[in-house]
Parts: sequence; structure tokens; C-alpha cells
Amino acid sequence: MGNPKVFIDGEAGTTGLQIYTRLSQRSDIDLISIDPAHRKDPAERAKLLNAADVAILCLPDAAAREAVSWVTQPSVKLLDASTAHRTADDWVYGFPELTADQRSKIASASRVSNPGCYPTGFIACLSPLVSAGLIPTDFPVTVNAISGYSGGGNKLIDQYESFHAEAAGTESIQPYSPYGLSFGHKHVKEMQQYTGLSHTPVFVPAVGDFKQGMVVQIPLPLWTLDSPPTGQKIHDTLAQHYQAEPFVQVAPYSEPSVLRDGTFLEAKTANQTNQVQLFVFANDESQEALLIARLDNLGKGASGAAVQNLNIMLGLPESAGLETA
Ligand SMILES: NC(=O)C1=CN([C@@H]2O[C@H](COP(=O)(O)OP(=O)(O)OC[C@H]3O[C@@H](n4cnc5c(N)ncnc54)[C@H](OP(=O)(O)O)[C@@H]3O)[C@@H](O)[C@H]2O)C=CC1
Ligand SMILES: CC(=O)N[C@@H](CCC(=O)OP(=O)(O)O)C(=O)O
Repeated sequence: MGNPKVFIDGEAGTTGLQIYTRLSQRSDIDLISIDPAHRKDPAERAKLLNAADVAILCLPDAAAREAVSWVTQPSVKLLDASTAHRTADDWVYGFPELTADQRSKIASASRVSNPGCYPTGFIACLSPLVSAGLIPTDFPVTVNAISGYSGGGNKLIDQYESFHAEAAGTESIQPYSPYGLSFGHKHVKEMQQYTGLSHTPVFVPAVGDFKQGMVVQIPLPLWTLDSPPTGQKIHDTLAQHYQAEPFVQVAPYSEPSVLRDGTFLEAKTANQTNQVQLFVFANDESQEALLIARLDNLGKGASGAAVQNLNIMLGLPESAGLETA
């Protein structure tokens, strides 16, 4: 038996290209590539989708749905990086660290959805705490986050790069811009579903004037609870849950040395890795806490997670092609 064949539909996009780069260096996978002149040709894409062992969809949602409808070969497994199937019942959510049996569900699935970048940080922080009963399911959760502009794909990258060209030598670049201000961002359903919350969180994303990197912050007003957990308890619950996980790190509790100058939590420190780094800061006297996840939106937030899921789906070593910390 030869190597498994993998086709990336959307190979020229931001996520597709990063997956391609990671996989092209591997000798245990054969990549099937589309002729760039035909990259949007339905017949050519359908042919390659059905010729793969696993096809990875790195497309806008509508194009991903269409691609799925073209797969007629039952042996083809699909891994979708878009939002299209993340909350669908007949797809398995590709966050292996979610629960003890999620990895084996991914391994045996023929349809796997790759998590969103912001939801990866959010779910990593909150899901174990809700499962352990430390945060009640009806807690009114808010989440503030900032992403590098590559989170918006090629269009936002081009937009920021033209801002940079126009603004050269002036002060006119906007460093921090909240968006999604009409609510109902495409990620909130996914955030709710995989944490078990009874309501969607209030999600305030922002884009920053840096290409890559992401920080997801969840403030917890613990004084609203009858028996608030201590910061240490929150930390230890997360540390225990992720103890054996190579791609989720829980930083030491309220540790200033993880901050620049003991003060600033930087957004880009996890870049070029498949790591999501979790931080717990708390004050037991005032009964408030802050959970923070830091990740590379294009790493564990997209292409790194896709390679990790692909490895699991193909029965290859999970860390193949990925650096562990
Ligand atoms: N960027 C990020 O941080 C993350 C992105 N994702 C998800 O990954 C998916 C891809 O996003 P991203 O890589 O950022 O976006 P990009 O816009 O950078 O890439 C999308 C690619 O798909 C191509 N494409 C669009 N429509 C079709 C079509 N009908 N047939 C074939 N190719 C098509 C685009 O070509 P063209 O540009 O010519 O239209 C482009 O090359 C999205 O669903 C996004 O939600 C997931 C996690 C994080
Ligand atoms: C900065 C920016 O625009 N970010 C995108 C999120 C990235 C993305 O496309 O979402 P997935 O991670 O689910 O694929 C947004 O808010 O729509």
C-alpha cells in the first residue's frame, strides 16, 4: 500500500497554503495538487476530491458546502477548515483535546470539521471548567479577543498591506479595531455548543495591525456565584485536563514571568507553532478571574490543527509534521 493521498481544495488561500507548506515536506503523505489554471473549475475539483483518501477544504463556507456535495466516492474522508459544518450533527468536531474520547471519534470519522481560531481558545479555556461544574452552564460569559489580520484571509491581508503602503511614514494606521458589533458572529454557536453553555457568549472580536497571532480573553466575575472557585482550583482543573496534551499548555498560575516586563501578555508568542497556551489570572479576595488563550490563528487556529486532525484521521503519529513544545 502506498502513501495516503491528500487533496487541499483552496490550496492557494491563506490556510490552504500553510497546510500545503506543512505537508509538502512529509514523506508519509502524497499531495494531489490542482493545476492553478483550474483551481476553481468544478469538474476538475470534483475529480480530485474523489481521488483523495482525505480532502481538506480551505474554502469559504458556501464553496465548502458545494465541494462536500460533489463527493460521491464513499472511501473519501473530508476535513473542513471552514465554518460550514462545525456544529453539524453528522460531522465530528476536530478538537482532540475536548474530551477523553474525542480523539477516537476523529480517528473513526469520515467527516471532521476543523475548529475556528477564536473558538479554539475559548473552548480550550472554558470547556473543562463547565464540565467540572466550576462554571455553571448559565453563566453570562463574555469574551474579548484580538486577532492578527491574516484571520480575515487573503482579502484582509491585501487590505492591511495596502493601508501600510498608503500610510508609509504617517501615523494613520489603526492598531486596534473591534468588529462584529451587530453580534451573532459566525463563531458563537460553535463556542456555545462545545462548552455546553446554555446561551451564546457575548463575543467582541478585534483585529490588530499585526499579521498573525491571537489572544482570547474571558473575564470571570466569580462574585456572582454562590460558591466561587479559587483561582488555584480553576488553574489546577485546566492543568489536570490538559496534562498529557502535547499541543495545549497551561502556564503556571498567575505567574508574572510569562508577561513581558512582568506586565504585558503578548499576542504573537505562539506564532509558527501548533500550541494553544492557557493562562489563569485571579484575585480570590475580590473574586474575579481572567482566562486567556494565546495561539497562532493560522497554527492551532487553522493549519496546525488541520495537520493534527489529518494525522489522527490517517492513523499517523499525531505530532507528525508538527513541533511539540
Ligand atoms: N485565516 C484564518 O485565520 C482562518 C481561516 N479559517 C477558514 O478557512 C477557510 C479559508 O480561509 P482563508 O484561507 O483565511 O481564506 P482565503 O480567502 O485566504 O483563501 C480561500 C481560498 O479559496 C479560494 N476559493 C474561493 N472560492 C472558491 C471556489 N468556489 N472554488 C475554489 N476555490 C475557491 C480563494 O480563491 P480567491 O481568493 O481567488 O477567491 C482562496 O484561494 C475559511 O472558511 C475560513 O473561515 C479557519 C481558521 C482560521
Ligand atoms: C480577523 C478576522 O476577520 N477574523 C475572522 C475569523 C477567522 C475565520 O475566518 O474564522 P475561522 O477561524 O472560523 O475560520 C472573522 O472574524 O471572521
